[in-house]
Amino acid sequence: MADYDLELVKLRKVYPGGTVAVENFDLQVKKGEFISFVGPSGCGKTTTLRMIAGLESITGGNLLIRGNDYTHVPTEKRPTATIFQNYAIFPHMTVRQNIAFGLKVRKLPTDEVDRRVDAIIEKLELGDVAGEKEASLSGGQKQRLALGRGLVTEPDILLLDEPLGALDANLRKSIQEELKILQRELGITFVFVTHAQSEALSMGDRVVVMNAGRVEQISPPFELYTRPKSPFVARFIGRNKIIEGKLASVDAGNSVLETRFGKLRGVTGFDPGRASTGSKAMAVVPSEYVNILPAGEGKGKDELDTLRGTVTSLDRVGQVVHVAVRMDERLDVRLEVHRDKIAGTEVEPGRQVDLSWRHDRTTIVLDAA
Ligand SMILES: Nc1ncnc2c1ncn2[C@@H]1O[C@H](COP(=O)(O)OP(=O)(O)OP(=O)(O)O)[C@@H](O)[C@H]1O
Repeated sequence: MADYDLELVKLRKVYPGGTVAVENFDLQVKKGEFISFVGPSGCGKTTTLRMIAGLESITGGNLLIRGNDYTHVPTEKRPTATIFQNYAIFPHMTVRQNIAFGLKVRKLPTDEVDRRVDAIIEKLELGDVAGEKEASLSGGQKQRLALGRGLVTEPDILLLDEPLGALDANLRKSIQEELKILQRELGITFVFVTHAQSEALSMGDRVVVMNAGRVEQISPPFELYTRPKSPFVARFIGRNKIIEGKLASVDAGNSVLETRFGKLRGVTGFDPGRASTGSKAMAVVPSEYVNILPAGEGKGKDELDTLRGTVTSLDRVGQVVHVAVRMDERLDVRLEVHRDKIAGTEVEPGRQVDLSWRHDRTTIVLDAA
């Protein structure tokens, strides 16, 4: 029994024109894992998914499914199914015929086709529309039909390329939940491509962040959100406050950064062997961990790092208050705080305030530049 459902080993893709779309992509996926790929447009997410599906040739490296090498195996011989953003539903066929299609192509016996199609229709609650065609289906039903077409072939791995991109925001949310529940029930490995970070984080057991053809970080969502390992991830994921500086001390657990606001401490987010005192780095603090207090009230606790600034604007929206604080001409910090937290205090426009956070919430990230 192979340890992993899917292994990518130094996967590489160069398109005929010379574009290097994917470089040095390593990933190991356990059976039943939900993996999200996220990154800006053109970073290579779709190309990677298409290489796994066998829809795009692999220029270098290896692709293993359950321990077997599939690097150069054609798509129809791979134990994968792909769901595309446009669903690729046949408009002239009914829901039932659409689901059965992939099995008929594989020339399965009729009773086997019927049995599998019935089971999928029941599982995805498509019984009421089994005789309908695409034109009369809702967005959610089309999505489920597309899933049904993939699942009926009983793939080891389901590949989903922005499958919720065409849905409006409310439907998207509810289908995200349905999809996640279904995936857990089925125990099938999902690889899910999206450019929406909230979707990647809410659905994935682990998230792969890609940038310019390379993997930036592979982590579970909370770790990705709170412990970015690169400047790109710090800026792309979450709502981080970033302060640049130079390393004043480095060790495996914690580092100290010398910044224009003084020394800031944090958890070392890089291999300490790769850096030394004086290297460029940044302190990254998720906004959610930053507290705002009237000037002077934030000081004096050893576990806290504190910076002084001036409130430039304050907007109350229901229970939430949006506060903008100018630290200096290069850094404006925007925070959301609960109204009760600052009620009756001197946190008002024009006033000085202290922003403080526990230094173990900070990650010190090496600046590659
Ligand atoms: N068929 C192709 N021929 C040549 N270059 C291509 C081809 N398909 C994609 N590319 C290029 O490869 C790079 C990666 O593209 P890819 O579509 O994989 O990115 P993506 O992250 O999925 O982007 P998006 O979110 O916009 O779909 C881009 O520079 C793109 O222009």
